[in-house]
Amino acid sequence: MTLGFIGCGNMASAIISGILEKEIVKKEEIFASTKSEVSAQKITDALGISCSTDNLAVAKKADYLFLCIKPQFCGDVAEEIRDCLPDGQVLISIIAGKNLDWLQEKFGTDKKIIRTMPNTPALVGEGITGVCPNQFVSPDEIRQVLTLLRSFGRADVVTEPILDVVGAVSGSSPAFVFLFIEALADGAVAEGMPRKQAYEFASQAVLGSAKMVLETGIHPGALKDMVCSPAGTTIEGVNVLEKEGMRSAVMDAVRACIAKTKKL
Ligand SMILES: NC(=O)C1=CN([C@@H]2O[C@H](COP(=O)(O)OP(=O)(O)OC[C@H]3O[C@@H](n4cnc5c(N)ncnc54)[C@H](OP(=O)(O)O)[C@@H]3O)[C@@H](O)[C@H]2O)C=CC1
Ligand SMILES: O=C(O)[C@@H]1CCC=N1
Repeated sequence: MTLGFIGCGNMASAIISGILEKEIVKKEEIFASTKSEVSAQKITDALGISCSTDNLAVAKKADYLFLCIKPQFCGDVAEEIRDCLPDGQVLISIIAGKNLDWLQEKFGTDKKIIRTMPNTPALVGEGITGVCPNQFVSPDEIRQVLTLLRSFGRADVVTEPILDVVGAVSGSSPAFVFLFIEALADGAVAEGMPRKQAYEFASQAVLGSAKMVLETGIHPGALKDMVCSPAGTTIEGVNVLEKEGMRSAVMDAVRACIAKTKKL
């Protein structure tokens, strides 16, 4: 099974690293392309895969071809490669906002296409990816792609409208979490904790809290209540966050991402 990546930046690199980590596919079976020679060399050096600026060469030899360019460049890439794509190849798009109708119009109305929405924690094998195949992708091919995606985290099939929601709630949300971790650490630093140690304590607290939600099945609100001792310290902090509108700010952030996705 050969994998091709058109575009190999933050997200594609995380995916490839996750796949290589689990040895699902050998380095020799992964081919990537970038816009610039400088980026191509960096990827070759960093990941040990073949990376060039030749989109056509990558597109021709990939059983599964990941489209990992930014939305605004996808039209040009489609023009460049659409006529040389091998029959039977499965296109896997990670591109936010470009729906199956748009992709089929650009790459071929009968092309096998799977829209996906991954996230950068794929880099450490803790990603989660939404998956939405078109009607031409076979059940076996869907299973194959799910196996691939699950080599670097979780993956689930969703409907196309929900894929835009996935783009926000798990695709973009790592940026929100990184902001939160930074702010937690800043609070600790303000009170005398060394910054490196503050990042470690804040990050592990977020990691552990997330694992509690995923592995206990207990509602996050109930887990929050388990921390808030009556007349204790935590509830004072929760009160500040509620007064400052943290929940509505986060909800609005998710919805702003989705609104922007629909305009891409
Ligand atoms: N970052 C994330 O967390 C997520 C991103 N995505 C989606 O992934 C896609 C890529 O995002 P991201 O990885 O962040 O972007 P980056 O800017 O990190 O990477 C973009 C890559 O595309 C390459 N590129 C640009 N133009 C061309 C071209 N014409 N032919 C070949 N390669 C080209 C760039 O090469 P060069 O470096 O030489 O310019 C670079 O390797 C986007 O569509 C985004 O919506 C989806 C989920 C999460
Ligand atoms: O910010 C973006 O457009 C991409 C899509 C989801 C995460 N990053």
